[in-house]
Amino acid sequence: MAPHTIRWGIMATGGIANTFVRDLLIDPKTRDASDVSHQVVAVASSSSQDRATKFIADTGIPAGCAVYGDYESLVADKNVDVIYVATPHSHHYQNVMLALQAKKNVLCEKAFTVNAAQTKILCETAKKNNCFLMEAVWTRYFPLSIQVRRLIQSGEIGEVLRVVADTSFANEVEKEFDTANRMVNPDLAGGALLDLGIYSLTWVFQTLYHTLPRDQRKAPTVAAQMTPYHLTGADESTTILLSFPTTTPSNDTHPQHSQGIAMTNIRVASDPDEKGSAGPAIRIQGVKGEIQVFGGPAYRPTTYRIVPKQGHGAVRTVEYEFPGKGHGMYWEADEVARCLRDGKLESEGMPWEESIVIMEVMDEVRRQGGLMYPQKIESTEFPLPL
Ligand SMILES: NC(=O)C1=CN([C@@H]2O[C@H](COP(=O)(O)OP(=O)(O)OC[C@H]3O[C@@H](n4cnc5c(N)ncnc54)[C@H](OP(=O)(O)O)[C@@H]3O)[C@@H](O)[C@H]2O)C=CC1
Ligand SMILES: O=C1OC[C@@H](O)[C@H](O)[C@H]1O
Repeated sequence: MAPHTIRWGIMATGGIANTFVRDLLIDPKTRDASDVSHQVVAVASSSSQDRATKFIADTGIPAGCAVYGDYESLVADKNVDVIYVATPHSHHYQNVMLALQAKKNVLCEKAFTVNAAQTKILCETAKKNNCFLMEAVWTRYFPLSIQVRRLIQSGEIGEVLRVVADTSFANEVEKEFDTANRMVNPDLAGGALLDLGIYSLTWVFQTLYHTLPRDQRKAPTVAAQMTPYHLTGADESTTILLSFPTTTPSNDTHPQHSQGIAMTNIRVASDPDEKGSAGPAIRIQGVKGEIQVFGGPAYRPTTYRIVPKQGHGAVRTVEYEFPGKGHGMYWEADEVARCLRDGKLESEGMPWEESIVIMEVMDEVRRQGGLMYPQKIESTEFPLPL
């Protein structure tokens, strides 16, 4: 049977848009996907049409791709099935609304929005307009992540009571990021939490929350500390303690909560020598042993290791590759194609409800840490020029 082909429109021409498009152009057969395929049919840059033209040439998009110098023209293009939004966090709400109002399906980069109120409105708008919408948390669609979730669900390490996840880099912050850089610029919703902490939260949520049946998933309580970057006030370091109610019956002696510790920092690294010498960035700890995740930062893991409790078997290590020399973003793209083929508005792997709960956690972390972004990017007003 012919694969279901979807036609992508790319909104923005920055770093991750480039990486994503290169992955889209890799033959899906290299990753044993024969049911879906991808075409890039339009690219838009808000800076200039020339920039979009250059992006098309740089990424090797085949001839025939439409080129736009503004996002409005992209969302009006009738050839586009789905728009990939790759702008800074600050702009996601306005950009996704623009696309949804034009009745376009959307895959939007993480963090979904600046706050939970914005995410809720986007999901309501998608539903009302019968559009597919998904937060591009690509790590969830890695075969490694899917397998780790299956292992937890099958009881491989017993009841999971604690997950520790870190996504941190030892940047020379003052030297590497000027104050306008999106990593530290509050006007672009910069800071460690929204940019990198989301991956630590992803690991905590996909192991302690997503592995439960939907009707048993309960939002955690949150305690957090943030350290502001002295030049901009965006967070350079955030540590979050999450406590999830467990499903253990109340007459049982088992603990009633599982705990997640989600960390992020842009001055110290999870993996300083980039060889894994410091140990796993993610530890998923169950009563019968633990699963450790290594290799690449938490967002692009390559290896998991099962360490059973003493006397319960040998340590097992499983390594993964990136077929077709890709970055690993094609797996989420394939999920989008399958959802569109099947008429779904949201993906099971990253449901709207879970994106909202995670945004609510980040709102609470920022409330406790005292981090507010400028009013215009926290706003739910649309349209609002930024
Ligand atoms: N999944 C992943 O692995 C990664 C995800 N990301 C996420 O992707 C998004 C973009 O990050 P990244 O590509 O690194 O960022 P870049 O700064 O490289 O690119 C952002 C692009 O957004 C567009 N843009 C529109 N308005 C603005 C504005 N006011 N200021 C700056 N850029 C603007 C520009 O494109 P144009 O001029 O063409 O309109 C710009 O090139 C973020 O949400 C980030 O969290 C980032 C890195 C990795
Ligand atoms: O999502 C991301 O992954 C890679 C990081 O370098 C980047 O800052 C972040 O946005």
